[in-house]
Amino acid sequence: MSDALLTPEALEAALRQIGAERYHNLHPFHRLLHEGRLNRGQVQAWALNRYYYQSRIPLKDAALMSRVEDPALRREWRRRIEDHDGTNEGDGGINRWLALTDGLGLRRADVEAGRGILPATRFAVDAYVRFVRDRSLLEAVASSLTELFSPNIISERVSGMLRHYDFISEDTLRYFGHRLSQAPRDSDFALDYVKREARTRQEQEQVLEALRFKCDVLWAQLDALYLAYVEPGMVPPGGFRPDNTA
Ligand SMILES: O=C(O)c1cc(C(=O)O)c2c(n1)C(=O)C(=O)c1cc(C(=O)O)[nH]c1-2
Repeated sequence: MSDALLTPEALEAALRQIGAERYHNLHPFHRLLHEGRLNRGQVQAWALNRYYYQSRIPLKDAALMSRVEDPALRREWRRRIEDHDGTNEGDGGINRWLALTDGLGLRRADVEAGRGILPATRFAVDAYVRFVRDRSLLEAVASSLTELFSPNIISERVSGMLRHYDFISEDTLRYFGHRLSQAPRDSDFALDYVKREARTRQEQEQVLEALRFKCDVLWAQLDALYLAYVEPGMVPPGGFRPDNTA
């Protein structure tokens, strides 16, 4: 690594390159999910495990905010918590994710308790929360930058799942419609932030490393789903076992 500072444009290009090579749209489990090649039980396993990720996002955003001294940055970041928790009982992203798990026939109490989630889901997601809590604010903000790439995968997922699965409806997928406007707003802000605040080459490298780490967090969750529910079908002790594979 040279120690020459990258221009903000070169830093952005390097971030986008990481997404092009490592984002979870490339994972074989997502290919199967979006192309209609999973059965209902496998889709249930995905939605159940992914609920744990959703449920921890406000915790990691609160951990980030607890270290922010600038009211303007807190004002910006707290919207993320409102997006997930809603401002009233019954709205917000977590609730919309539960509409998906309800629609798939999972019991709400099991989903909310994380009953049957895979060990690797818990380890990967908890590692993300810890990373945001323990690393610098710059790295914490940078680790959210996977969202730069999420609108494409969400569009692909919604159209693919509606086309291929008769147990999926527009209503059960309404979580994703909201993300299509929230994610670009959030990631544009985070991208401007890291381009402005990474003032040395070392800090720029930390930003790039944070994004690689986050891609690994997402990828590891899908590896675990693939091993347990696709090939070789090795559900760990205590793991969710679909009773309907039709
Ligand atoms: O559906 C997806 O593929 C996807 C990806 C990501 C992401 O790239 O981290 C997020 C989400 N969804 C999402 O719904 C979400 O709320 C979210 C928050 C964050 C974050 O790191 O703060 N990423 C993501």
